[in-house]
Amino acid sequence: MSTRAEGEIVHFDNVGLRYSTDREVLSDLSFTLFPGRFYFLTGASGAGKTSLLRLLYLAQRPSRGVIRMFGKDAITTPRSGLPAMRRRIGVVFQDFRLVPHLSAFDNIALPLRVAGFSEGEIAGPVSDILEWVGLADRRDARPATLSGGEQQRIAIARAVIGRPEVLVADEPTGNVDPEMAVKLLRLFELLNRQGTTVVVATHDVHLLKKVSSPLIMRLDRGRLSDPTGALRYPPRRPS
Ligand SMILES: Nc1ncnc2c1ncn2[C@@H]1O[C@H](COP(=O)(O)OP(=O)(O)OP(=O)(O)O)[C@@H](O)[C@H]1O
Repeated sequence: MSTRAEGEIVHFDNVGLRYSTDREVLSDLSFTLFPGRFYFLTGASGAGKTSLLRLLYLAQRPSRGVIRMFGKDAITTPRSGLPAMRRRIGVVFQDFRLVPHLSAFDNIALPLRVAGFSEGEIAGPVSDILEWVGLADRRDARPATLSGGEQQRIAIARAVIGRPEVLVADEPTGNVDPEMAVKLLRLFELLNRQGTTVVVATHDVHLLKKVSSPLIMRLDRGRLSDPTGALRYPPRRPS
């Protein structure tokens, strides 16, 4: 039986994380993320943003507390059940993590191939998104021959191509110029309007200003605050 509360997609209850035996890098995190919303995660360098995102995309288990994803207890789910949960989450890593021996096209196509789509089904969407991120002419390029900003755009395209239920992005505009940052933000918003819950960690205050009424989660030395009421926000009622 599902334990999912109405409308919730992620729920943290009193979560803490320590990497070694010393201090916790995240403490007492209790919040709910609702489907179809767009959250920003802010905080100074070292505040714990990447660590919180790693918990969200199930790369890291907490040291204490409860995490529920898609209505399932992510901590007691056996290892064999995690890949299926992870496939519902698109991730843009801070260091991109593109596969070095694959072309830009093949990096983006990877999630669709893993999900079993045919080459005929893959070609159109991958070409479209290459166009969107302005890299249609670099489709055959290997990551090492791309600039940092180009690699970042490929990483974003790969994360969104499968229209994940949740998109988690760690500083996704850190290597692009302001114009491209806004364009990528619009891509996230488009995905969000199509139903994806988005969590973007960013230092970039200019990016936040491009959004009307952003929902902000703020980390300060591993503790979360809620300057815009993002974490108390009621679920959107179906219209
Ligand atoms: N694998 C690890 N082992 C030990 N400590 C770690 C590890 N990863 C992060 N930390 C520590 O945890 C704290 C939070 O780091 P984290 O990378 O989550 O912060 P951040 O807010 O994402 O920082 P930045 O904006 O600089 O990327 C820091 O003190 C960091 O040194």
